[in-house]
Amino acid sequence: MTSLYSGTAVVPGIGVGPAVRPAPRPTAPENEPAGDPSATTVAFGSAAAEVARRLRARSDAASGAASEVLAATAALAEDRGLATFVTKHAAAGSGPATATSKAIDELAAMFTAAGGLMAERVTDLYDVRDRIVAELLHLPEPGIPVPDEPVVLLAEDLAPADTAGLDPTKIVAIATELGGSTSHTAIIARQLGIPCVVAVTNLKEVPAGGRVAVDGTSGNVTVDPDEDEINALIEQDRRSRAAAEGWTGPGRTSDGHSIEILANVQDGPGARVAAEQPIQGVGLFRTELLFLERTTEPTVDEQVELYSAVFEALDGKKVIVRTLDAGSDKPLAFATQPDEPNPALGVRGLRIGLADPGILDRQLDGIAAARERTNADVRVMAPMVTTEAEAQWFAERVRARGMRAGIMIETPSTVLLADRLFRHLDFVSIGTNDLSQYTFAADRMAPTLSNLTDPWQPALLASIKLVADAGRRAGKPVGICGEAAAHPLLACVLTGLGVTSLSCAATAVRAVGARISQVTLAQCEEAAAAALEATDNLTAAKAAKDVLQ
Ligand SMILES: C=C(OP(=O)(O)O)C(=O)O
Ligand SMILES: [Mg+2]
Repeated sequence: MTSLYSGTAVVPGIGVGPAVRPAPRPTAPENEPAGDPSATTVAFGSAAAEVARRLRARSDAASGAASEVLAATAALAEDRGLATFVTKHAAAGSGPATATSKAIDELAAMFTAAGGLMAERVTDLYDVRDRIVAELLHLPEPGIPVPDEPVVLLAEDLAPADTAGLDPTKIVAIATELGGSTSHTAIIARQLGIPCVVAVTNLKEVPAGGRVAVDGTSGNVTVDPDEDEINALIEQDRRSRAAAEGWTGPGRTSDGHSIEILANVQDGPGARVAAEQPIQGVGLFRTELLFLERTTEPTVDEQVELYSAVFEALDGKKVIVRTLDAGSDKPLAFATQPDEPNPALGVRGLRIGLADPGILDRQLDGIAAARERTNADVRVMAPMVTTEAEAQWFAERVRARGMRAGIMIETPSTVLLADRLFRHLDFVSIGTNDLSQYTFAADRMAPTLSNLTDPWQPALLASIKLVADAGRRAGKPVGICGEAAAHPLLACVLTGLGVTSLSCAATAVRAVGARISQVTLAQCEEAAAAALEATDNLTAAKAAKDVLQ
């Protein structure tokens, strides 16, 4: 019998197939019998070799960062220090699974004490432990299975290591119980172009094996779906995908109103991938993501290299660089204040530059030098600004280096001050992920509050309209670079609210551009007016859909 679950739709598209769930993590048996020490060592050796072989095969089949993560994890399984510790515990009488667990605990303590990059590998060590213990106990490999046929992945939530190397031809849709529209799962699914619904209530009731349809446009997860209804949705999805594939830009409505379609990037390789899409430039270059693993501040020369790689990839198209948004969910060891009780409301973004202007100045020097080297069209914006004086202070520093200056609108205070901020700035870009968090007093990572941080909330749309109106009065651009810009239907509403550019993950660009090209500006404005009048996020999305379909 058909049953329906619903959650927050984050990556549009439909995926149907048998449901699979990640295999649970094993635990070493409590009273594992002591074995012959040399047999224990041999059993460990062959289990570790098998785990490494599988990880290496997946690494060979993957590419880029995913391939590197998997290869590094494979190397840990065959680490000589690990084998030495296992031999020691085997000699002291532990059985193979127990010796493995104890050895990993010891190694993890050493990694933690070393700090920095070593400490960050502790999660991978535990992942290796679980895989070896499962192999020793003849249990299924933990984590996401590698299926032979296309499947729908259901999970409580997905860890970064789980998602490295996910194959979109095998995992045709994802639904999770936790997560919100800006959570890690949503971002990875969007990058991979896998239809995805998060924060699905009661998803744990859905067993593995049954046929499940995940609709990343409506947020519905249907168990044993009606075949006719699903075929109609699949056909609609096929048409949307065909339209997206055929879209070549630039961004404009069917009656010729221009709206720039830009990409969000975080490094040179990502920028090269983005540049293959029909984008008009980069609307958000998240520089802090280059330095998440650094314990010390990168030198200006290092920064010049990294920024130049992005600028060169864009080959003359505009790039909006965001200065370090360190702190809160993106701590940087060399910039973030330690032990803040409430980091989302703490010293993050521009506040770090205000406390230590040297960090900001060195970054601006690096951006300016990379711009000079590559002759790119570079503009610079600051994250987490709250006052007019801060905006002015930042703009002066950017302009002193010959570049155009803007800020992100991520706090309610900047919405209220939008007209005055344009006195000092050349542009603004609305970060809907944080603007939702701060407008609704709701943690953007909290799955239980994802209805409040849903960008369809009318109060968020009203804030966007206030800023877009201020931009129109000042004759200056207002972009959106939060996850809201990646949703094709919402993108039409944002166009109707009067923003001038939309910047999203490169994989979402075509679907957004194609959807906007199918509607007139008047339809976008009507949909925006209907959504603004709605009483909550769900009715806003429905009202817009009724106008636009
Ligand atoms: C784009 C944004 O910035 P980030 O997601 O990096 O905080 C945002 O807040 O919307
Ligand atoms: Mg933000």
